[in-house]
Amino acid sequence: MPSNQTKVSKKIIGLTGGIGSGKSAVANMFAALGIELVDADIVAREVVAIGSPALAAIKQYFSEDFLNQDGSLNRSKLRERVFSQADDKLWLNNLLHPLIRSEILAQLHQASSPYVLLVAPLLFENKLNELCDHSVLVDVPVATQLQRTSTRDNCTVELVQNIIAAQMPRAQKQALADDTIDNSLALDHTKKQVTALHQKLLALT
Ligand SMILES: CC(C)(COP(=O)(O)OP(=O)(O)OC[C@H]1O[C@@H](n2cnc3c(N)ncnc32)[C@H](O)[C@@H]1O)[C@@H](O)C(=O)NCCC(=O)NCCS
Ligand SMILES: Nc1ncnc2c1ncn2[C@@H]1O[C@H](COP(=O)(O)OP(=O)(O)OP(=O)(O)O)[C@@H](O)[C@H]1O
Repeated sequence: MPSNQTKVSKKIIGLTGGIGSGKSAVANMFAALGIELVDADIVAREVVAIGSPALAAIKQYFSEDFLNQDGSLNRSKLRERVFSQADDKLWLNNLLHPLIRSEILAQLHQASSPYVLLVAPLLFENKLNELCDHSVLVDVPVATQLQRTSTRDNCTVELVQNIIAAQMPRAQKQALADDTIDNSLALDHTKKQVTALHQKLLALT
């Protein structure tokens, strides 16, 4: 079996949470503790890099209007489109998700810290949790997701609502996760939870 299809032997901890829940903020705290990260959002950018077959397929399906002048993907234009047109989102997901999964596996194989964190907004939706030994949810109320994301991305609350509607509901993720980090308060409150969870995860390895 090719190495990118085999289960990874080191402990994989899945870190998930809806858009704007604070996955990147929490992941950076684990990185500061020496834990290596594989980030599905970064992988999703790598698989559509200039010159990639996936970018050529997107250009053919959506038209060259969805590329920037330098030939890179116009992400905000594609985001507006796929989160208002369900069939186009399905097409994009079908193209990208197998590529993202395969690249995630390749990167997980290369990690060497005591455990590795797989940061993925769609961990449960795309069954990436099956690659993991343990899952952690970064949890905030939906109102906080809406407020933080629309401020960060300077986009409308309606667009963020559409993206949230395309993700698994909060209660379902709470039920599936092995551990939860509450990121609704100040970051120092979050940091204390990360420090305690890191000790627990080290004990699992
Ligand atoms: C539509 C795209 C081009 C918009 O790019 P943009 O730079 O604006 O957003 P970015 O990639 O940083 O994603 C931001 C957040 O949107 C949410 N999101 C992204 N894609 C999806 C999706 N297909 N379904 C539900 N939520 C999604 C996630 O919470 C993610 O963290 C991009 O999100 C994309 O290529 N999505 C398809 C790939 C995918 O599913 N990525 C998620 C990682 S598995
Ligand atoms: N505890 C907090 N208090 C205040 N602001 C926060 C907190 N945690 C994160 N933020 C801010 O909220 C926004 C969303 O956080 P972050 O980018 O880490 O979320 P994310 O889950 O990685 O988002 P995405 O799913 O879009 O990739 C950012 O602007 C971040 O600086």
